[in-house]
Amino acid sequence: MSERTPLMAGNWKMNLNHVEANGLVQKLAWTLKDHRWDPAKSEVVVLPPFTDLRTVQTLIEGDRLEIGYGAQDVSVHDSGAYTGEVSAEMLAKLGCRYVVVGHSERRQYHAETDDVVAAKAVKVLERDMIPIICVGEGLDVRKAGDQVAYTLEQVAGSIAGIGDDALATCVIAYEPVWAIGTGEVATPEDAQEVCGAIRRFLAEERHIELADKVRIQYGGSVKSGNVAEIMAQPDVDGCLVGGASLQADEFAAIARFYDLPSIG
Ligand SMILES: O=C(CO)COP(=O)(O)O
Repeated sequence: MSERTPLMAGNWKMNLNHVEANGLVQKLAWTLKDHRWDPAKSEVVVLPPFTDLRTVQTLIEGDRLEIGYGAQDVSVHDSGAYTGEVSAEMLAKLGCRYVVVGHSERRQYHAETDDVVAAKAVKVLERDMIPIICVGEGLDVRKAGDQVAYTLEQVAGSIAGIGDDALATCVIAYEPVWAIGTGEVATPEDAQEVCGAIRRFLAEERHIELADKVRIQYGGSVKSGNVAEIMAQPDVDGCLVGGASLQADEFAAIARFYDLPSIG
C-alpha cells in the first residue's frame, strides 16, 4: 500500500466574490481547528474563481493556514493576445499549488478536447504546480455500460505528453457527469470500479510505481453523509467537491471523513 495523502478539494465553480471568499476560508479554518482536523490524514484545498485568488492567498499566507488553494482552469498559451485568458505563470505567481484541467463543464461548454486538456496539464507542470485532470462519462455512456472504456480513453488522451516523473505528481479526478450537481451520487462500488481501472491502466501503460503514487479522486454530489463510504474504497484517494464545498461546516466535515461513521 502506498502513502497517498487523501486530497479533499473544494471546487467553488463560478460562486462567491472576494469578500465572501474571505469569509468562507476564515470559517473553514476555524471549523477545521475546532474539530481537530489532522492535516496528515487529509489535505484540504480550495479552488476559487480567478478573481478571489489574491484574497485567498493573502489570508492563507498571512494567517499561515494549512489550507491549500488553486485555480479552476488555465490557458494553453504562455502570454500574449488571448483576451480573457490566465496563464500558468500568473497562477504560479499567486502561489497556486493546484490547477483543475478538463473539468466536464469546460469540456461541455467550451468544447475542450483531450488534446487541449493535456496541453493545459503540461503548462501547469512546467510551473511546478499540480494539475487535477478531470475525466468521466455522461449518462448515455453509463447507461450503455461503457464507463470504464470511455473514461480510460479520456485519461489516455489527457495525459499524453506528460513524462512519468511529472505524471506521478498529478491528480486524476473521476467525475461522472451524471452525478455532478444532481444529488445523484455514484455508489462506492461505481467509484471504485472506474478509479481502480484508472490505476490499473496507469500501471500497464506506464509502470506500477507511478500508478501507486498518482492520487485519484472521485467527484459528483459528495457530502458529509456519503464521503466516508466513498473514501473507504481502495483506489479513491480524495474527493473533488462542488456544491458542498461552499458551506464551511459541510466541507470541514468532508475533510474529516476519517472520523465519520461509514454507513451502508
Ligand atoms: O463538479 C464537481 C466538482 O468539480 C462536483 O460538483 P457537485 O459536488 O456539486 O456535484
